[in-house]
Amino acid sequence: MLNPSNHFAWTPLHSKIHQTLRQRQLLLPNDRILIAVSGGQDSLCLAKLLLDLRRKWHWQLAIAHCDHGWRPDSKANAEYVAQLAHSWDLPFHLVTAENLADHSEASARQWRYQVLEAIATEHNYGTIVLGHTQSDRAETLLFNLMRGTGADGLQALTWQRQLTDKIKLVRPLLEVTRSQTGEFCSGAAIFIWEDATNQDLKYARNRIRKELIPYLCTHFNPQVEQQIAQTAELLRAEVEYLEVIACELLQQCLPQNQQKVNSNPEKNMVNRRILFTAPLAIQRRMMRRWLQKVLPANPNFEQIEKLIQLIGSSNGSQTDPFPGGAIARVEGDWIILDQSTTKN
Ligand SMILES: Nc1ncnc2c1ncn2[C@@H]1O[C@H](COP(=O)(O)OP(=O)(O)OP(=O)(O)O)[C@@H](O)[C@H]1O
Repeated sequence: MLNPSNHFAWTPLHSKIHQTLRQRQLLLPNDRILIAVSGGQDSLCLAKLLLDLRRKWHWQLAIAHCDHGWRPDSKANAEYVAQLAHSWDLPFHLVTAENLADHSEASARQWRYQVLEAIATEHNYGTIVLGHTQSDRAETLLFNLMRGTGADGLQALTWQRQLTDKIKLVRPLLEVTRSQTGEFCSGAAIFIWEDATNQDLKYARNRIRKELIPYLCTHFNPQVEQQIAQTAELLRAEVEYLEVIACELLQQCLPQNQQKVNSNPEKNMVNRRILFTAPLAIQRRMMRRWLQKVLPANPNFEQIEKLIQLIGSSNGSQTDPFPGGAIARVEGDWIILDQSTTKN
């Protein structure tokens, strides 16, 4: 079942990943890297590729597995990953969920990220790598598109992002398809732990993977996964650019960066005069950033739109309360969120 050998045949996928890592500067030589391994083909492929490339990059690698405890075979799954880590002579970290109340994919993911962050913090790994592929990226874009989203949701899975000041999340396989990871594992004689829930059509994501994408491939474009992933990649660069502009605009609008502030400068306030001429896309992003700083939860579309309305409203106009009770109002050039009812 296991492949005890550390000897390997260099494949085109090794070259591709080596190049991707270098060109995109996803990982650096000597990095301490925690590989999140579910036991499925994508993360196993990723782990083996990094293991094989380690000699060139001098990384310190470790494997983490999160056992949600949902499936009857979850303990055996965790033991398999542990055995594999052992056979590859890599440190292994296992966390088993006590009792995950909510069996949704979203809460499982949230729990996993918390667990991975905790392991990385405790053991000083600066990077966590995940096995998301081009296929996941296409599925995520479609999933988010159907739920309703902006360009941010459609960029679907970024190559890297900071999880904390000291830990970054990296996805090196975003240009690799699921069939490539499957072929790689079979070529390297790595047993894949099949997750039965991946077959369950009650999950929207599985329906996208098993029904929608094959349909689109047959009836529209056999390369549909690649094309959709490319769209995500284009949007990623655009989102990155717009976010930089929005961030700069927010800085300009804050009272500490204004020459004349008559009102109390400690208030949560932005100067709406500066916003008048900004494009709507930038206004929205700027307002979202501002709300993220002052509201207890991530703002939604309607909440952002309420603030956008105030940019051109008459003096004294106000919104109804935001979560946490804050109310935004217009006072001359300023839009003010009452500080007493928002988070610090
Ligand atoms: N239980 C888990 N423990 C550790 N890491 C996980 C676990 N589940 C998922 N991951 C990480 O998150 C990535 C994406 O997970 P997702 O559930 O979308 O795909 P997956 O079908 O589990 O992928 P894989 O083919 O690697 O199993 C995985 O490739 C892996 O790096």
